[in-house]
Amino acid sequence: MLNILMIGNGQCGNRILDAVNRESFGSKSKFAKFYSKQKFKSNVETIAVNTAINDLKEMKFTKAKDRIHIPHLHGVGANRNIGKKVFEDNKEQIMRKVEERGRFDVAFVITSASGGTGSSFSPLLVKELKERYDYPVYSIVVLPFREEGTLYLQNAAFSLREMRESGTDGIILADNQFLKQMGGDVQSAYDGINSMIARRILFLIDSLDSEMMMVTDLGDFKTVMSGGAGLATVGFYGGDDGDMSVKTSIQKALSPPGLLFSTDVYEEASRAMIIIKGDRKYLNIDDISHEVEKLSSAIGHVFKGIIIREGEYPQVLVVLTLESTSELEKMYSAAVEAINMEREKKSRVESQKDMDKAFSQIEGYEPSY
Ligand SMILES: Nc1nc2c(ncn2[C@@H]2O[C@H](COP(=O)(O)OP(=O)(O)OP(=O)(O)O)[C@@H](O)[C@H]2O)c(=O)[nH]1
Repeated sequence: MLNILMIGNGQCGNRILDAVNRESFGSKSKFAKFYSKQKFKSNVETIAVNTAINDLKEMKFTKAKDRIHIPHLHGVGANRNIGKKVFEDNKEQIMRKVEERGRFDVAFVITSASGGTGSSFSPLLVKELKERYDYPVYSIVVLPFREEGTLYLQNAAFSLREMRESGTDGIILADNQFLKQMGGDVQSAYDGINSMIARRILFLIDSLDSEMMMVTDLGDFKTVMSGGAGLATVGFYGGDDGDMSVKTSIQKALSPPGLLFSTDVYEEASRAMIIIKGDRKYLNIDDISHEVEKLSSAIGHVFKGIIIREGEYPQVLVVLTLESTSELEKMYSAAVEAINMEREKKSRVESQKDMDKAFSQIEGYEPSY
């Protein structure tokens, strides 16, 4: 049995963690957390951290003891310099909570790249975890909608770089911009994206701790995640409304609607792990081998795991590390433009000392009516 730690930082991290708990308690009822047992075979401990109390209160499926409030007004307002300072001032409190939970085999830290709290806490937290413990720590980082503005874009660029330098064992990217194809209003888009991410995490955890027909385990996952440029994404397809064909399911898990981040897997991936679950009668070995070979001949090594689940349609999860990513290059160019725009604005504001001159003209005067 694996001991797994999952920490969600900031509003986005909290909400995804809550979606993980909702899926894992297997009930849409908010009371499920009080009386049901998690669906996990593994021992999964969840911790939500936030500076904004309202974001923590909003969580419906995460126990109160799993929520840590670090008081700082109502969040840090997308200011990462403040966020980093608040983390340093409260680091020991957070690390004590982690220590109390015992020993782990693996940890996941979930955050958005672009807000203030999560994006500044997470790289520092990963660094602390890596210094104090010897288990692998993976980060799940959500990129912003590109139209959310200059501050979020520059935050995303810097926090992702800091995350790579934090000592994390790999970064799994999910991109709001790419996933917005789900449509609907913002709240339902968030809910949809969060559920997509949560389901993939749960499937991964479940399979790392399963007895498979063909085995992939935590060791294989580590090897996959250590490949490429330290960045990865995850694809998934299948389930009740999926397809009976395992071939189609693998292809769909590898195609844009199945992925959390925009990439051409045959061009940009570096290593992969494919986990296939379902009833024996759907899992045609020739079809599986054909699809896996197609991928491995394009990218190199592909680990393969098969889990037999009676009566279930095929479900396919793919973890892919990326060698390069044209989408991130585009995001970084946009971030540079955003930084320049903010700089120009700042220097314009400074040159608006003229405004002071204008005000000084009425010095000593009172309105006269
Ligand atoms: N996928 C997804 N993205 C979200 C969600 N909530 C916020 N975001 C994204 O997260 C980014 C903002 O980060 P937050 O997590 O809200 O910020 P925070 O870490 O709480 O930091 P502050 O509020 O600035 O203290 C934006 O790019 C949002 O689009 C969510 O529930 N799901």
